Amino acid sequence: MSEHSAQHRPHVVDFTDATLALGERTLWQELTLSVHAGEFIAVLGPNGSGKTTLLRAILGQVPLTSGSLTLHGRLGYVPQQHADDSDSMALRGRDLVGFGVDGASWGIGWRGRRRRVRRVDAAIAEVGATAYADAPLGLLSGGEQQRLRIAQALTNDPGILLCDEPLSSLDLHNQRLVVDLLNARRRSRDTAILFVTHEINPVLPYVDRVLYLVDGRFRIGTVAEVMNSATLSELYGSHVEVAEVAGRLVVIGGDGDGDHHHHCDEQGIDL
Ligand SMILES: Nc1ncnc2c1ncn2[C@@H]1O[C@H](COP(=O)(O)OP(=O)(O)OP(=O)(O)O)[C@@H](O)[C@H]1O
Repeated sequence: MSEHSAQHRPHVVDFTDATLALGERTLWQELTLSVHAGEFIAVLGPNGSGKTTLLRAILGQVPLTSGSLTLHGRLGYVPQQHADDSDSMALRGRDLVGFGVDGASWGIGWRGRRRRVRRVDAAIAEVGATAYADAPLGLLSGGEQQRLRIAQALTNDPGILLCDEPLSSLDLHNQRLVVDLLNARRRSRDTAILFVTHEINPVLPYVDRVLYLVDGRFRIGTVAEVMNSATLSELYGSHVEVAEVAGRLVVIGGDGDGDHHHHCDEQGIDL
């Protein structure tokens, strides 16, 4: 983080004593968090801990149970990738990106359409997808599709990008491309990034802070503050071991969340 010196930057999102309960379950309680412009926050936690719901709360799709959430600026959203997204042969990459542009704000008629096309072209160029933007989505690789999804989120010129597991189903090469792309955007435009992920290692060099959710509890802090055995053991309420292996974090343990940690283990040693 350091060079970003986030504390002095404007806020893009403020949670104050925010609690979200769905039915009987409290996903998080009394969350106070200000996301600063240009900040990269990784949102971690086992399955069902409320990571996606946190993004949905920011998007205004789920109301808080109590507390407040204030947005300052526009949102960009890169949703979780679904296997059947790639079915489409009728939809071109360019069409997908165009969905991100709110037609009404560009006016109608030729001039409005031209501005809209320029906006879409600029977003496609920003993610390096110009060469394949006119191909049917169904013919594109997962990595290419993911870059177009990011382009869609950028058409709105967001102050914060909400990314829901944008690396899942990408190989290591494409993971790097996508992470570099997001990082370049925050460097060039001070766009904050809230990055939901099961696997911190691909983004580890860029993460300013971690928000770790477990079973209604959470910790917020730098990687060093949160990703250590003492803090995660306390958060999980069971023994968790965090080890650094060749610059990567390996998390072992965690209450009944074998998948998550198995995944971390795998990724921890395959590089
Ligand atoms: N509208 C809803 N009504 C009731 N329960 C819901 C609703 N939306 C989500 N949930 C539940 O809230 C919990 C948190 O879901 P969420 O998708 O936010 O978790 P997550 O941390 O993103 O999980 P994963 O890592 O599996 O994607 C889950 O148990 C889910 O079933």
